[in-house]
Amino acid sequence: MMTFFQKMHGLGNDFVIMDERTAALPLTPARIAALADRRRGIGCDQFVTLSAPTKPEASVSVRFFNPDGSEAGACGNASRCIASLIGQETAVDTLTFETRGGLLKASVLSRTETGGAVVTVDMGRPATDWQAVPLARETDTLRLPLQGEPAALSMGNPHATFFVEDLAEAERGPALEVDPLFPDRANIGFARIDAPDRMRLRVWERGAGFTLACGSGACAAVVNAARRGLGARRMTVEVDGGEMGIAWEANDHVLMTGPAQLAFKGSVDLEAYPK
Ligand SMILES: N[C@H](CCC[C@H](N)C(=O)O)C(=O)O
Repeated sequence: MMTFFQKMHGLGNDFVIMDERTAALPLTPARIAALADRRRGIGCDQFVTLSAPTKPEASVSVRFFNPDGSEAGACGNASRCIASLIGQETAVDTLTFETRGGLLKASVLSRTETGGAVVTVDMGRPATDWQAVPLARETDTLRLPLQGEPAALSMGNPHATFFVEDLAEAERGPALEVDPLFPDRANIGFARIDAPDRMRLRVWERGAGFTLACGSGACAAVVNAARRGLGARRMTVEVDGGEMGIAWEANDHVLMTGPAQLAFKGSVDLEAYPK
């Protein structure tokens, strides 16, 4: 039996989206990893499922899975894509959806005729306490005891941000992702501050590796820069795939604005993939 999917991306951070709102799909971590494989499957940075909301204010519940099958509590670029997709379905431009990291509110600011949109997502509040990140032991999350003294926080998923002059330092990402200080592993951001309102960012993502963009990573980097007095609370973040606008509001919520794009739709026989 064929299963419909939509392939979307936010600044080149790409997603396969499947809909379980009417019926659960036979998905397992192994099958998700096989579907996310760029040679043997459809290929994506994150695999996203939609299901019926459990909270009355939400229009949909969303889960995010990395190509290694692990689950993420947040995915900023995918959240913009989901807002665009559900907004198109329901002809509304503001909506709330449930994620493991909490309820997110989104607004579709504009749409193109070719499946594109510009979306703002309220990514909620950052959690800067060491247990929330989480870290393995009590630690000042403003300066972790690692070479380069990164700052760390959770946006619903764990992030460590290194402030660097040379982005070549991102080669440290793979080893840092699995550092024992991060019991759930971590997304590792490398940020170069180019102006008080502008940074260049590369992210080695937990369970996914380098991506062209990381929305929650951009949120984490702007909040961490402001916490360290290195940047303003409102910054343009330039990533490999383009630019996002991030604002850490006075109410502690982080707003992320950027594009969402439909790449293609398709269908796949899930039984052809290992369970
Ligand atoms: N690409 C996503 C981040 C995925 C995070 C995932 N790698 C994790 O395990 O937390 C974003 O735009 O926020």
